[in-house]
Parts: sequence; structure tokens; C-alpha cells
Amino acid sequence: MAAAVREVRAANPLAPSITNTVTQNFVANAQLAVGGSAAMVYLPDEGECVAALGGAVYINLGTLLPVYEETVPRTARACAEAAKPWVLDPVGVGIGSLRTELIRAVKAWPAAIVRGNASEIIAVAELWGLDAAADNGRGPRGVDATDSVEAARAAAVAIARFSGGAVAVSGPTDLVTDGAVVVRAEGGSPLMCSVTGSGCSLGGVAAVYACVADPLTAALAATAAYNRAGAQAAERCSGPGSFQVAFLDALAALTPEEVADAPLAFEEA
Ligand SMILES: Nc1ncnc2c1ncn2[C@@H]1O[C@H](COP(=O)(O)OP(=O)(O)OP(=O)(O)O)[C@@H](O)[C@H]1O
Ligand SMILES: Cc1ncsc1CCO
Ligand SMILES: [Mg+2]
Repeated sequence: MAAAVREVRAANPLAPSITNTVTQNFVANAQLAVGGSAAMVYLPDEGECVAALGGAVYINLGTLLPVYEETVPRTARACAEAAKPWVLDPVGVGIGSLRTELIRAVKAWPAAIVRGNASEIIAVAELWGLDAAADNGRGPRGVDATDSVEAARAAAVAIARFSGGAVAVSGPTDLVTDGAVVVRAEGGSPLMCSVTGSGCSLGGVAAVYACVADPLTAALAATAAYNRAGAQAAERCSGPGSFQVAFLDALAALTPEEVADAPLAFEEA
């Protein structure tokens, strides 16, 4: 994790995004704060182009446009063909039919990291037919979780075993797994739920680290960085608005050691 943080600062890797219009700015700024480079695109040929240019791609389904019916599968396929890791954030899975279709479609080119809140991870495992234990989810309420992180454990492990990558479930305690180990990470702040895009930008930062590290290390580094920076920002702010500013400052100031020393609890999956 420390090496990933250090290498990103040294190499300034590009992790392009296809991501929602609500939080694009926060995603890009968080990617820059950790030392990465950002580029947001919408069109199918641009997705293929940036898949070739970038070290890893972030795809977030938060606010779909008709063109995404082409952009998302073509970009995921381009990543798979170029052996580039990509990060899936299945925001709002369950809203409308296109989201469902796209998540079904990209099962063919599995993401190196699937990042979402607990309800989204449970819903993806169900959609991909991966895990019978997962269908006790209550389903996302719009873009927010209604399930606990622990309720998504089996779904997260099933997705990681299927993809061969990592799954990061965010919440009060984060859970990250590669299908062999399950890691829990504490920290952050409840204020992160009052700033839209805390999760989206976590996915964007995971993509930056995936440019230089394996999926599990990248997901853990991003999660640990968020927990550290979130806790520090909460001490320095006076509410959600100043929290977001303090959070970006804290993210930019994190040392590799602070990220690597974040408390993590490992167990066998
Ligand atoms: N109660 C909490 N205490 C501490 N940290 C939290 C809490 N809730 C969420 N977080 C942190 O906030 C970040 C985003 O997680 P969250 O589950 O809110 O994502 P999300 O629902 O996908 O967000 P969004 O869709 O708005 O981007 C993670 O780093 C997570 O650890
Ligand atoms: C609020 C919201 N709506 C669609 S995407 C998004 C950002 C948080 O996921
Ligand atoms: Mg989200």
C-alpha cells in the first residue's frame, strides 16, 4: 500500500472515468489529490481511446445517458482486450432497465475492482447469479445503502471469486476482499454520508492505485486513505461543506506510511 501511494505520487498515472454528472468534479479532484490524473468522457470511441491511454478506467453508472448503452460495454471490452484493470461502481443498480442491462453485459469483461455500498454489492451478486446467500438484500434506496456491510460479505466474496479481482464494500466499517481474504477497515466519518460522491471518488481513487498495484492492494490503499483523510477532515471542519474541502486537503497531505499504517483486520474468506 505504501509503495502504491508513493508510486502514484511519482508517476502521476492517468485513470480516466465514465462517471455520473453529480460528482465528476469531486472524483477528478480526489484523483488529483492522491497524485493521479483524471479525464472524464461520455462517448463510445472516447471510452475506447482512454482505455488505451490510461492505466486503469473507472466506470460509474450513477447518471446514465442513452449513449452509455454503447459506451459502457465498449469501454469494458477495450479494457479487457488491452489487459487494463477497470473499476465498476454500480450506483443505483435497480433503477430502470438500462442499469440492469449494463451490469449484466459487463459480466463478460469483469472489473478488477467492484466498489459499491452494501446494497449495490448484494444486488450485483444477485444479477450475476453468483450467490444464493446474497438474495436477502433489501435493495438500494436510490443511490444509498439500506443493507449493512456485513450483510454484503457473502456477495462480495462471491463477486471477487468470479472476477479474480477485488471487491470493496463501503460503510461505517469498510470490507474489502479478493475472495481469499476479507479485510475490515475502520475510520472515516459519518460526515462522508453528507457529501455526495464520497463513494464515487473512492472508486476513482481506487482506479488511480490500480494503475500501479494489484486490485486488492489498490482497493485497500484507497479505502485506508479515505478512512485516514476522512477522520482528519472531520476534526478540522464545521459541517459538510468545509468537510469536503478539508477532506481533499487531508487526502493530498497523506503520507504513504499513514495509509499503510491504517488499522486493517484480516480473516480468511
Ligand atoms: N458512518 C460512517 N463512518 C465512517 N465512514 C463512513 C461512514 N459511512 C460511510 N463512510 C465512508 O464514506 C465513504 C463512502 O462510503 P458510502 O458507503 O457512503 O458510499 P456511497 O454510498 O457509494 O457514496 P456515494 O454514492 O454518495 O458516492 C467510504 O470511505 C466509507 O468508509
Ligand atoms: C446523488 C446521485 N444520483 C445519481 S449518482 C449520485 C451520486 C452519488 O452516488
Ligand atoms: Mg455510491
